[in-house]
This record gives sequence, structure tokens and C-alpha cells, in this order.
Amino acid sequence: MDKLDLLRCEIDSVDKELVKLFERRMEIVTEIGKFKEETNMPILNKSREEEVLKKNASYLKDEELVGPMKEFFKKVMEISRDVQRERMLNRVIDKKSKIKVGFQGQSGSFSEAALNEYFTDVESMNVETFEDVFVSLHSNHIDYGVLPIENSSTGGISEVYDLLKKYNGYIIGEVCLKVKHNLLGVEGSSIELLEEIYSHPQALEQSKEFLKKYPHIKLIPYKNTAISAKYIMEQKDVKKGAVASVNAAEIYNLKVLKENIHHNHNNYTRFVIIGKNPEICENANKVSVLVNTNHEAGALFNVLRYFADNDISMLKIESRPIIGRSWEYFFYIDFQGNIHDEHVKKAIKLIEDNANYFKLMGNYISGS
Ligand SMILES: O=C(O)C(=O)C[C@]1(C(=O)O)C=C[C@@H](O)C=C1
Repeated sequence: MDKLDLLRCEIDSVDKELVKLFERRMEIVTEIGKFKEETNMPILNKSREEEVLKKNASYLKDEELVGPMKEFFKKVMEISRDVQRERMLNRVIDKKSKIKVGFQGQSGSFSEAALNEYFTDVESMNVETFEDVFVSLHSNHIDYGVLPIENSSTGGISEVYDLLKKYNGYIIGEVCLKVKHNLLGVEGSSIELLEEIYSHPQALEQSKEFLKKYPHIKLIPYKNTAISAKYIMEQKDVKKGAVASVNAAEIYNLKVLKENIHHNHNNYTRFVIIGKNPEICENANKVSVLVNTNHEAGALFNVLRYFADNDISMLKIESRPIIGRSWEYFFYIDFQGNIHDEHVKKAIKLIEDNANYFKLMGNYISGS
């Protein structure tokens, strides 16, 4: 054996040890990944990574190797994060025979229509508030929830965005519904007789051009459109009307006093289907991520440019304030792609590296 062979022999035995240690490290990070998923923590923890680099640098004898060693561990932790994410996505979820799906509101609501559009043969359960949908999901009373997230006339539904963060929900699908609002009343009622109109604030907002013509009528915000319809049916008062769907009129035996009172006739609401785990199918084509950047000039640009650099089409960005940190925001970003595409993987890695907080919220089939 010449000298080179001897040295290579030594490398081989060092590598063998490294492989054992690598495997052990991946087992541990997988356990950490599971723990983080269960306790609602993001995979990335910048301060822990800095601590790891600092601690490991202190063990080195050769000062010259500090830089290369840090690069080595940065790569190891990047791989660890990839493994955590990949294994989280692959974890099989136990499917029960009959899937239970929750929505906010009453029978006849637009959320229920979205649920029926997305699912077939499921048991549906209605709850009172958006937050109740998340609570039911977390307490395993339902397998999925259906929630409105954006309307083409009035924009994002902030409460749902905030709840997605609070309850660590994953988006597993979406549905876009054309929303048509109608003025409903009880038998014997007419627009002229109305003194009060009940509906969800979004429905009143989306019908405001029509409602403006009747300034004497009091607009009363209510939990949702279907509950308003149910309420006026119970009141049996010709002076009370509701803004809701034709479906709600049928369910609650109400008269349609005026059809299609919404002003934007391209009025769509986008609903998201939420689950406790990410579920990604092969032809998923839309990705949602949640990001927080440093509070400094150019930080957001530094994240967004990776979409352009990797030829990825961004579909939406919604910012929500971080409670307790004035003028700092969480950004909800939707973009086209599948997380198994190389350019998407690359962009996600770069964004994660440059963000303070990063969470993959879902990769699903676009509903539009
Ligand atoms: O310590 C953690 O929180 C981990 O998930 C492990 C680990 C690592 O590889 O050391 C990976 C990701 C985090 O960004 C920080 C550290």
C-alpha cells in the first residue's frame, strides 16, 4: 500500500464513523421535527442554529478551521431541516371511515356550499365562530375545516389569517365560489316595509351600493348570512330583512325580495380547507407559506426576490401585524408550484435561510 492508499483507508474509517453519526443526528432531528409539529413550533430556529455554530467552533483546536467548520454545520443543519420537513410531509395520517368536516355558520351558508363543492360523502358539522372550526380540529372533533379566506370585492379575511397562525393550521385544498347576495324577507314583506336588515358584515359591505338607496334602513351586522336568514324567519316580522343566498331562502322558507344585490358581479369568495397535517398530492400546484423578516430596509425584498430569481409566479401576499411588536408583520404568501419541483425547493430554502420565521402552510390544488 502506498501513502495515498493508507490515507484513503483512514478517510474511509472516519467517513464510516461520520455516517453513523449522521444517521443518529437525523434520527434526533426527526424526533425534534415531530415534537415541533405537535407543539406548534416552526422548523427553523435561527438562534439555536447560531448557538450550535458557536458551541462547535469552541471545540476546535485548529483556529483556521473555524470558517470551514461553520460552513459544514450550516449545511448539516440545512439538511436537517429538509429531513424534518420531508418526514413531516410523509407522515401518514390515520383516515377514519367517515370524514367529519366543520364549517362556520348554519345550514344554507356559503361555507356549507364550499364544503359540499369540495367534499363528497362526508359528515358535516356546523359551529358558531371561525375560531370554533380551529378548536374543533385541534380537539379531533373534526378531520377538516372549511373557512373563507378572501373575497374578490372586499379582500382578505384577517381573522382567518390570524387563526391559521394561532392554531398552526395547514391548508390542504381550496374552493372558489361565486357569491350572490339576495335580499330576503318573510311572507308579506317588501323592500318598502323593511326597517332593519341583518347579515354578515362582509355581505353588507359587498351589497353596499344597493343598500345605499335605502338610507333609512338600519344595517345590523350578524354572525353570518344563513344565521341572519334563520333569525328573520323566527322573528316573522315584515320589517326585518336579511342578506343571504337563495339556498338560505329555500331552507328557511323566506321570500327573495331582490335578487343579486351585490355590486361586483364577479364576486368570488375563496375558501380554504384546513387540516392538522399537511397533505400534498402529486398534482398540487399552489404553495402557501408564512414568513417573518427582520424589521429593516430591504428585508422583505430580499425574501421576495427569490421567487423572481427562480421563475416562480407569486399569487398573493397578505400582511398581518404581529401583536406586541408595532409595525412588524407576518406575511402570508401564495405562489404557483409543487414543493417537489427543484426550483420551488431552491426558492423555499433561500427564503427560509433569509427569514426570521418560516412555515410551509400547504401545497394543494388551486381552486380557481
Ligand atoms: O434544535 C432544533 O430546534 C432543531 O430542529 C435541530 C436543528 C439542527 O439541525 O441542529 C435544525 C433546525 C433548527 O433550525 C435548529 C437546529
